[in-house]
Amino acid sequence: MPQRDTSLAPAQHVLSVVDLKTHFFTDAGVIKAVNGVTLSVDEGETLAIVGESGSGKSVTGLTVMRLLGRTTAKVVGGSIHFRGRNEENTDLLALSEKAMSRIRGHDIAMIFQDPMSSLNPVFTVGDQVAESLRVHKGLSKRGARLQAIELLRQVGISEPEKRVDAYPHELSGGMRQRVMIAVALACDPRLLIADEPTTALDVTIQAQIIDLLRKLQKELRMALIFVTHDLKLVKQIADHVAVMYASQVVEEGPVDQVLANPRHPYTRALLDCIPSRRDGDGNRRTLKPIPGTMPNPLSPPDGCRFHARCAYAQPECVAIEPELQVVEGKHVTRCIRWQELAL
Ligand SMILES: Nc1ncnc2c1ncn2[C@@H]1O[C@H](COP(=O)(O)OP(=O)(O)OP(=O)(O)O)[C@@H](O)[C@H]1O
Ligand code: NI
Repeated sequence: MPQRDTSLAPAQHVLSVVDLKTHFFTDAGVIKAVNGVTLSVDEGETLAIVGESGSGKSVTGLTVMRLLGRTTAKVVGGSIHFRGRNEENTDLLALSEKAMSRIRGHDIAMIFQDPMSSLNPVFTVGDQVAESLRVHKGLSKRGARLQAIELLRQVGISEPEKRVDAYPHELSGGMRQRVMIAVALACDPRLLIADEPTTALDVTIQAQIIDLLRKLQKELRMALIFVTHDLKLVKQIADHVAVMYASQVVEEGPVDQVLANPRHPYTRALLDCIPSRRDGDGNRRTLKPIPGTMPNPLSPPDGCRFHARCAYAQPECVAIEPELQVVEGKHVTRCIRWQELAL
């Protein structure tokens, strides 16, 4: 039988989100938390989603996982497609809850900022990793325990033979986050969504966890979505970056291109918030917080969402809602002045 030639086939995305709209119908009004977001991530690739608090990063991840549950949240538009190991392309929004729960934690896993909220305090960490292995791989109790020890070793936990019997509260924050990563990896996911996994940790531990995620991602060829508000981490971990502002992606592209040549004033402003950034002359740029605040999610402004905080805004920025425009290749921006601005 002829082999299918995949070498010439265009890279198919592991996850493809198109024009996603997730809105919350609250008593106070409609919060359009995610409003027209398009993203994709390929095998072995890391996409960072970066933006200030409230920009819609977590709601994007939770919508993909379908973890918003029966709250006030509703997906009112767009599509989410996931390509599993059998190469089948699945429309996640069309799946039954039962089918989705098979995908969740099996093909797609998610880790959060606070591992204590995801780990169960009354079970040992070994039990929790082993449980994931038993459910997803059908291992025996003994086999799962042995593999749990190996996984704990793989995520950098020393003396895993002892730690396997520890309870979450007996471990440090960094160790707990490693356990969460082990639980996520126990089912060998094709896509891992990490939502600010290092925010609660001190800088040294944060760097270790970033290194670990990067190493595991390369070894396992996972697709990784890394949610953060910190552009420094984006440089360290990601291939692609999507900058979100007020429920939309305002700039996206390969990390090198976007960070070296930002074409949206908001990305420039985020870069100026990084303390150690140096300009071309090797001088330290002064740290500039972004003036103003995010628009009220209940009543976002007309035109460009960023215009009220933008030093370059003109009357047309208030009047016209900008579309994403191609800068070069895969680099896109939602600024109508991107060609003329020296950012
Ligand atoms: N359950 C909810 N009900 C109503 N509004 C919500 C709910 N969850 C989130 N929102 C709103 O949706 C918007 C996007 O929130 P989201 O949590 O995605 O932001 P974020 O970018 O992840 O921010 P952070 O960096 O603080 O985690 C915010 O305006 C938030 O208030
Ligand atoms: Ni968040």
